[in-house]
Amino acid sequence: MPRAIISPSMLASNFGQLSAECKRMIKNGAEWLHMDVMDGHFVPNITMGAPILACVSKDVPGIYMDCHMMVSEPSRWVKDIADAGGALYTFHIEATSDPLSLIELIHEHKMKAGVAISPDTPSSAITDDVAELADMLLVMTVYPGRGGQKFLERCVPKVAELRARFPEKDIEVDGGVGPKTIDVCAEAGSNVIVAGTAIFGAPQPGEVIQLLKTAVNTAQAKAAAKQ
Ligand SMILES: O=C(CO)[C@H](O)[C@H](O)COP(=O)(O)O
Repeated sequence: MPRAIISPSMLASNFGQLSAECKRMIKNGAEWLHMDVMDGHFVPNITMGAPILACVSKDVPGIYMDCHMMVSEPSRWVKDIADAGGALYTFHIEATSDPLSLIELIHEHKMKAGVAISPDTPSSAITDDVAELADMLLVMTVYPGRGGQKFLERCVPKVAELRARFPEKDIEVDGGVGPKTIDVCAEAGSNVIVAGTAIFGAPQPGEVIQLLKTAVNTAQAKAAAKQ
């Protein structure tokens, strides 16, 4: 089973102190940091991109930035994000007609490649050849575009479908995930957990990070015992 990874969504952080916020999350037990890149086209919002990532990468050596590209032309930003220190480049399957070439391009730039699906996209949109070449699959549990939305439980069966097809793959959930919603995600088989509001809004973020991690480990132990 792939290991539990917690990736706090920087969308919920204080953007004015981004590097310090990343360091605070790492100190509190986060393995990855999740950077939401929005271009105002794929989603009706603009956030941050490569120039900001370059500053954070310089300030936080060894950081593993999980870049969620909510952009309409995902191939356009691969080089910039790689040069800025991105570790994982996740694009939306809805935004490309040639996911295989895009994954190859991401790998040529020495990053891991992730493939995301929005709430209305079925898991079958991630075909076997694409999933096998990709390093991670992301099931959105809110409509991409902003943080703090209500978790869409109807997206969870897609996690279970992907886990059944790909037992060893990293599967990430993102959107409205926190202490009240983690159990269904973990039991369905997700092991990479993105949470913004639930972590940054907590008085003790480290406790929430630990709770999310424990939920994944417990669900994995239960699944293993059943086999
Ligand atoms: O991708 C996103 C929005 O498009 C965010 O990562 C996501 O919504 C996380 O924030 P929260 O945990 O507050 O829902």
